[in-house]
Amino acid sequence: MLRTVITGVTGRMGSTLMRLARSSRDFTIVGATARQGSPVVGLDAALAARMGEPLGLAVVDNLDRALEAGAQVVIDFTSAEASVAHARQCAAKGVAMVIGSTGFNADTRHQVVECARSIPVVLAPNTSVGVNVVIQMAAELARVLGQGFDVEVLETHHRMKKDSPSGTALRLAEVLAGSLGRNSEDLTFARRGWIGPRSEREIGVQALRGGDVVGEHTVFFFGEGERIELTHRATSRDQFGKGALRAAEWVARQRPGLYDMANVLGFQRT
Ligand SMILES: NC(=O)C1=CN([C@@H]2O[C@H](COP(=O)(O)OP(=O)(O)OC[C@H]3O[C@@H](n4cnc5c(N)ncnc54)[C@H](OP(=O)(O)O)[C@@H]3O)[C@@H](O)[C@H]2O)C=CC1
Ligand SMILES: O=C(O)C1=N[C@H](C(=O)O)C[C@H](O)C1
Repeated sequence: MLRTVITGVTGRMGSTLMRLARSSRDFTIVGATARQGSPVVGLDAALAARMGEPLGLAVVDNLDRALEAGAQVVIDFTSAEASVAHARQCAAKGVAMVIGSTGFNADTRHQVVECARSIPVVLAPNTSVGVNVVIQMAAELARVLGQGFDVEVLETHHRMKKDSPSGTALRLAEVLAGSLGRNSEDLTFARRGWIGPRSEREIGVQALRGGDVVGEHTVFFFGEGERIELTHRATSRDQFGKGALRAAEWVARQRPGLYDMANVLGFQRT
């Protein structure tokens, strides 16, 4: 059984992970955290995560304390800033990590890369197996279709999502740019006003927000007289959670380094 700490257990993903890990024979939850000052600190972790039967484990507000019970892996879906702080704590204690948080910038990502010198870290904006298959397919489609198609990425998420565009949309755009020989300067995040004709190199990335949408991503390849749409729709957070548990089992056996879901799933880079 993998000795696991889950951070941010009151969150949409934290509570999903608590439920899935608890019901798996392969995991034992040895620590659960919430933000400093959260009213659930000190409460039973099952209660904090809105589950039934108590776990007999109190929520703590400091990851160092949660790691005291000999954790092998931390699964962290909180925020980029919190994940960086958690990664430093894990690096100091030699504990592997799965980070599902999004909203990283160059600096916060670099700090995770530094921590991954001493511990294995899976950093994945989307842990669903289905989305990662779509990312692979999008890269391959772009490579095969070549330059004659206008490529756009559209994502839709619930009204509570804080970062935009989604980490998955950014990953899709990066992968598409890689396949098409383009770079970050070719990504277009908004259009407004007298913008003139679309340039051939652009990769558009647009975001919608509303209601309780779990997460939807479409890559459009607009051609002359035809178009291809590649869509993934998540209707439950369980697929993110199951993918994260799979990543946790995998990362606990790895050497220090920075990995993503393509590594976990054994995909060849296209
Ligand atoms: N990789 C993937 O497949 C997926 C990634 N995500 C990403 O995961 C992250 C979380 O998403 P979601 O669960 O919807 O968001 P929520 O806001 O529901 O959950 C985040 C949780 O983290 C807690 N938190 C924040 N800072 C800390 C801290 N320093 N220590 C402990 N807990 C902390 C929050 O507490 P409080 O409420 O008190 O602030 C909250 O409980 C986002 O970045 C999201 O984009 C989401 C779904 C799938
Ligand atoms: O915040 C969310 O909810 C999600 N975030 C991830 C992202 O930013 O890509 C993944 C998923 O689509 C849900």
